[in-house]
Amino acid sequence: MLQVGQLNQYYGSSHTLRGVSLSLEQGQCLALLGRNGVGKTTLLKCLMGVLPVAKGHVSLEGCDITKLKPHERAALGIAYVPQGREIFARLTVEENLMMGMATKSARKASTIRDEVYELFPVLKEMLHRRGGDLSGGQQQQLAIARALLADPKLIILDEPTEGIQPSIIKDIERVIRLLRQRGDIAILLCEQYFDFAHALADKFVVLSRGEVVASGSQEQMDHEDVKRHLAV
Ligand SMILES: Nc1ncnc2c1ncn2[C@@H]1O[C@H](COP(=O)(O)OP(=O)(O)OP(=O)(O)O)[C@@H](O)[C@H]1O
Repeated sequence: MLQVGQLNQYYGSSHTLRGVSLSLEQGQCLALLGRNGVGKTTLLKCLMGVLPVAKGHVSLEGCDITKLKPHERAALGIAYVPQGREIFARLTVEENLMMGMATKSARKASTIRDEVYELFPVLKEMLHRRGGDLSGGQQQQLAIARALLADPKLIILDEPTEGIQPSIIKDIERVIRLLRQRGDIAILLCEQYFDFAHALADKFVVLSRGEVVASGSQEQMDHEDVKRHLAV
């Protein structure tokens, strides 16, 4: 459903992505791995249309979206949970969630909302708290929940475990596993934490200095080889 072909991106004269290609099918989880600064976030921003690409193409369900704006990609079913979460700190949890449903009819929205409360019961308890008053882990859950409320075909998660306490990492892992089992959504999971990615991914791509240096199925995800690429 997602095809990325020979993507190149520059920040000024710095060549940040060098011919990156990958593909992802509905119901699959792809782990995008690599150490700090190799271009993972840049790639995700290019997929969401937040950054332009210099060369290459991105297609979703056979439709070329390379030149589309972020809101057009969102309307086609891509949801993006950025690194740092970017929730609205002054809005309540409920208002943050409603932002994710801006395009839904009231009836559909309430059904989706029930599903999200099942996935993240803690959010139901905190509906009237301000987003900025939640812990980092709860904010991450809120950001994922808000993205899911748009009912996406593809969800892009940029380092959801970064700075999060282990008990909430387990909750997030459980949610990603449930989404994968549902089979109607593709998951692009950017991670530095090998064990988390290994437990969830069907396939993986490792980036180093803007290039794909390893890729394959979960079974081919050789611990030592991949960890070598992740080690500082
Ligand atoms: N707006 C920008 N302008 C110029 N260079 C940038 C910009 N954003 C990122 N870079 C550089 O591009 C390279 C790739 O950055 P990117 O954030 O994509 O890496 P990353 O793999 O996501 O790392 P991290 O895990 O730290 O987020 C880095 O060298 C970074 O310093």
